[in-house]
Amino acid sequence: MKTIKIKYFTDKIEKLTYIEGKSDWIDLRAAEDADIKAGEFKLIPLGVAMELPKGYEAHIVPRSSTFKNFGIIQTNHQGVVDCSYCGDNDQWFMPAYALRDTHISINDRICQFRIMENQPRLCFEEKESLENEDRGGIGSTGKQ
Ligand SMILES: O=c1ccn([C@H]2C[C@H](O)[C@@H](COP(=O)(O)OP(=O)(O)OP(=O)(O)O)O2)c(=O)[nH]1
Repeated sequence: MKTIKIKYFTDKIEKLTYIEGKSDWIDLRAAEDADIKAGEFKLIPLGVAMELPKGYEAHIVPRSSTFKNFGIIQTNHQGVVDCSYCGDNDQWFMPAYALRDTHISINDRICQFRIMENQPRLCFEEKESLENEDRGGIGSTGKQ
């Protein structure tokens, strides 16, 4: 079990909870009401800042129902929250683009997150040839 220090920016959203036995992703809630017109972009505050465990980052993605319910897509497709994003004002946001006029109410569950261990440190070794067979290009699997 890992403990995460969390700061809430409003008492109008429910506290984050881990729903036992369903999924290990944790839903995040809009921290303010938002009216977004079709074609508009908005950073929607999620009302929380956290100190992630050392060596971990968080990944934020939309819920499967987010587009159906609110007509928004997450413009970065997957948000990455770095461990260093842990100051008192480092509030989490969802960057959202509306495909229709929409209303999001404070406390609506609009996205979800999980934490992941950081990858090992990488270095790059430049080569003229990788000395492997080509795989055949994107979309070539199963084709003659
Ligand atoms: O969906 C997201 C993505 C990022 N963040 C926060 C946490 C993250 O640590 C910080 C910076 O994100 P990122 O590194 O992806 O953005 P950048 O455009 O490279 O900005 P920076 O120069 O701050 O690194 O913004 C969010 O709240 N939501």
